[in-house]
Amino acid sequence: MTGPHARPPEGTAPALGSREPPLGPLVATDVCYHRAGRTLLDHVSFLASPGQVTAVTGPSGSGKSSLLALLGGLERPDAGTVRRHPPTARLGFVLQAYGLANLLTAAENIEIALQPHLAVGRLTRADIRRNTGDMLGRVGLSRNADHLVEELSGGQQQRVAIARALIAEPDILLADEFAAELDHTAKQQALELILAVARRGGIVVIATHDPDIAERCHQVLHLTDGHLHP
Ligand SMILES: Nc1ncnc2c1ncn2[C@@H]1O[C@H](COP(=O)(O)OP(=O)(O)OP(=O)(O)O)[C@@H](O)[C@H]1O
Repeated sequence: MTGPHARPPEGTAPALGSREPPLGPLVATDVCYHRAGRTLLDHVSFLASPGQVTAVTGPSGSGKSSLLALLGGLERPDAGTVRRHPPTARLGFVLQAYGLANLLTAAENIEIALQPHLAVGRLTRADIRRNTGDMLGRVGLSRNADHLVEELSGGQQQRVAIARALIAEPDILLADEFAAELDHTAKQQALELILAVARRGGIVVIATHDPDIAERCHQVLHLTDGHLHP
């Protein structure tokens, strides 16, 4: 199968169109972030290059989720800068709390991520159904396509969240504890899919407590009380 609706072999160019202009590094410079009178991130600087997977590790409450939120533009730094090149780079999020719509099915939650492509005529409804079915298979949820999210286990919901982030072929994927509720097999399966984003030239930043995941990353950064250590 060829064309924009084909299942792209892992590590090949994205099917939803190539990046123009090409993806540059994700750069945080001297980022400071304060909430409720506390400093959550203190002069954090780092660079993630296309093709690279970065793990951000650190104890609970050290600021990992806050950093991902800033990298993805969900929050703004109080000082310092976060630069994505180009600013239009496609972002994908796997949020710690999943952020799924409980009263929609697994498939419908994933399809949402492709709606912008329907709006501009890049994909048809049939393409979206096919791509979603394919992605459900990749995360091991083929039999759960029509289940409401509220009927799924925590691990199944986590896989829906991963599928939703991946299906839109993000240039920059920010994944927060994406394997927290996954068993060993599902974790390995999800990790391979996430690493494939970088193999296709994307940037991946993962917040994780899991040493198995960190050891597969190109760069491991440690956060302690909002301070970043290489
Ligand atoms: N909006 C907010 N207002 C006040 N405090 C906040 C806010 N968001 C996060 N915090 C606090 O900032 C600190 C860092 O939180 P964050 O979620 O970034 O840590 P984390 O390293 O991701 O933790 P975990 O591993 O438990 O997910 C925590 O002490 C948290 O309570």
